[in-house]
Amino acid sequence: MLLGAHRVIVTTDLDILNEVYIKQFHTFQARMIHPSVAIDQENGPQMNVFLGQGNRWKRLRALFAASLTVAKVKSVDPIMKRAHEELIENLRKYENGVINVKPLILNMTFAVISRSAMGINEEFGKSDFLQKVMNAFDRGETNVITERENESLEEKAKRHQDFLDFLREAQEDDLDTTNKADFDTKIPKKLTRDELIGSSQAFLVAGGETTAILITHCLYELALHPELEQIILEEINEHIKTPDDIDYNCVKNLEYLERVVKETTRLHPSAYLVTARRAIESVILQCSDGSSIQIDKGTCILPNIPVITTDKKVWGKDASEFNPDRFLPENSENRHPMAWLPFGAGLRICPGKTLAIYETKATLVRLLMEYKFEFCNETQTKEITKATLGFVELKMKIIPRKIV
Ligand code: HEM
Repeated sequence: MLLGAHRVIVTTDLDILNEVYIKQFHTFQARMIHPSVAIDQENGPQMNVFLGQGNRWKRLRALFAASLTVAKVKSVDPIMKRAHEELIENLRKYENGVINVKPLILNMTFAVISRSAMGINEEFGKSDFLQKVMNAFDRGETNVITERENESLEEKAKRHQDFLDFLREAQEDDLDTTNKADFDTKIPKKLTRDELIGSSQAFLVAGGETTAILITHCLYELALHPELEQIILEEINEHIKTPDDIDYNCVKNLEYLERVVKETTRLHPSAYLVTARRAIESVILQCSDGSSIQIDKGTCILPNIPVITTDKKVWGKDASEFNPDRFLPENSENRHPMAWLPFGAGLRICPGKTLAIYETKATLVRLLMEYKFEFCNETQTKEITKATLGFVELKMKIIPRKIV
């Protein structure tokens, strides 16, 4: 099929996908970029890890990933706690009533990502929040990066260190260039100022709405399956006594909740259009049935994720049912590695996966400790089709509970 200017092959063949994401990564390292983003993906000055390709991408990816290690994800805890408090404060006004949970959760994930990746201290839920955040990175002299550049060491030591600091530090650190052939020596090994802006914006654009959609879909599935919610409540009760205890280390222990989150991504894949990859040279791919297929340079391969994630041959006869235990290690070990791709796969897999799953789990813990979310007459299940798929709105009744 043709998608804009691109020739696209949409496939459910898991072996072809294994070739694209893993075995022939070099040929398929480039993304299918919307024609409106007409930029030079290797040499353009304004570039980010999502759009880049070739050596430029490798460098940006290494620096971006260095600011998202587990230790750095843990550092987001105080920012997330504050955003959770603000979310709960907003929900209190609607106790025992009906509320569209989607925009409130979006405000929360934007607050976390903009405060932690852009050093912005906007008030929770401002209607022009996103625009203001993007404007803060214009090339004027008063933007947040200039403020950081002019800050004294003493001032820096007094405030919380965030992802923007880590991205700036990644500029100062030497990259591991053990495999020198991987790096083009003509490209500077530190983030340029433009790239720093691009990387911070990538945090916001890639990490705000995606995580909000996942949290909303989890609330939806838990309202449909109160018996599973009960298992989660017991698990929370075992590991967490008060909201103050919610941090990376204790949330990591909530294994059932993690399976619920993974099962939610299976039945509600959201960002799958961005997984499409473009062949930078012609290549022959092996198919599952033993045949092969010629792919011409420029052709894109798009996995049909909604079909793959409900395929009975892959997931069993009950593929359409919500069953978190599919993700128990013993039930996952023989599954094809390309069967579950909510975060993509291979060297270009989503670098925010750990943060997204942690934030989703931590937010669910905070919300479920406080409230029961139920369907009501106003509940709608209409989804939108954009780059990401999520509810237009999700109206739910919120009932306070006296802890588990
Ligand atoms: C539930 C939340 C999220 C979902 C479902 C999601 C999904 C995805 C997917 C499907 C890709 C494409 C992967 C591929 O091509 O193989 C991707 C890439 C990316 N994601 Fe996420 N993502 C989420 C959250 C985040 C967060 C929180 C961040 C950052 C803080 C982030 C940053 C990125 C970046 C920078 C890329 C491009 C990576 C590259 O090209 O090397 N994402 N994401």
